[in-house]
Amino acid sequence: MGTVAIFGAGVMGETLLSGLVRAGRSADDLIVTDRRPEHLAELRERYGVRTMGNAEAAAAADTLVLVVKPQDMGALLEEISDHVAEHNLVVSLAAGITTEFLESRLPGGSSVVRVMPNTPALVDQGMAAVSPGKHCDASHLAEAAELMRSCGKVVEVAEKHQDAVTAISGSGPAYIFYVVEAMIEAGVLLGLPRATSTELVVQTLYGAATMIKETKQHPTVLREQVTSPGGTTAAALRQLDDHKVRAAFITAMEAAAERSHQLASGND
Ligand SMILES: NC(=O)C1=CN([C@@H]2O[C@H](COP(=O)(O)OP(=O)(O)OC[C@H]3O[C@@H](n4cnc5c(N)ncnc54)[C@H](OP(=O)(O)O)[C@@H]3O)[C@@H](O)[C@H]2O)C=CC1
Ligand SMILES: O=C(O)[C@@H]1CCC=N1
Repeated sequence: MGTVAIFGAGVMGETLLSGLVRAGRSADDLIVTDRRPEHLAELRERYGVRTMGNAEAAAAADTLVLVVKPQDMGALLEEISDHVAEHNLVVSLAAGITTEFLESRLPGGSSVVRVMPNTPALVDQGMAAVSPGKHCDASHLAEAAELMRSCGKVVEVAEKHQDAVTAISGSGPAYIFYVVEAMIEAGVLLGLPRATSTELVVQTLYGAATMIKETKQHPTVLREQVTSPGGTTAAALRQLDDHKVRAAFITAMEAAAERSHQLASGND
């Protein structure tokens, strides 16, 4: 993989950077760029990595990882394009941005991989989906997968599915945090101390996620096991159905996929 340059050290860029460092990659092989010089100083201090301007970083790196917002991607590609050479692999983590968009703004024949990661990568529990561009061979895809495997799981998907992936695993952690917030507030409303409510909700989430993963049972079966006839869970689930929570989740995720599709142009 050689030298890896991360362009854009915001939430996702720094998450990947920290994962690469935890996975044992030498800081000497890591370059970071960002628009905020004070943030770059913090990153040098925290990780011992090199920081530089975009053009210089593109010229120095073997693998270029683009982690700016979709709306900033066109400008970044303009800055680095002249410095991208045939041996480089360009990996984009941006929602919506297609391999076609990237390839059309990079030198002809550039190897590009589109990735949709998520923030649980911060605790090595990330979920990333990778899709190859037109000029990628198996070794390029393997390299991008290895990069993302440093902080979680990796699957390959056809690029046409990346909007759906973004709606599920890319944005998904936010939906879970939203549900957790609501459950904690409900506990507080029912009179529990906030710390107790938080502990109960977090362990319940962790336990339920572990059950889904380890028992391999369908979620419907697991839900039915909790739902005693005439009991508390049935009373709660009826309210969720009455408030169309299932339909709201589906509509919300359709909106996320649609937004990902809109971002394909790289514009607001
Ligand atoms: N956050 C998430 O959960 C996920 C994010 N992504 C994708 O990751 C990308 C980044 O998202 P996120 O980390 O949340 O956003 P952030 O705004 O936190 O990070 C983007 C960073 O890139 C910097 N930047 C912008 N333009 C340039 C440039 N030309 N050169 C160098 N740095 C630049 C920004 O600086 P400034 O603040 O000054 O603009 C900012 O620090 C997006 O494309 C997003 O779709 C994908 C999956 C999950
Ligand atoms: O909200 C966003 O656009 C990014 C992409 C997926 C998660 N966060």
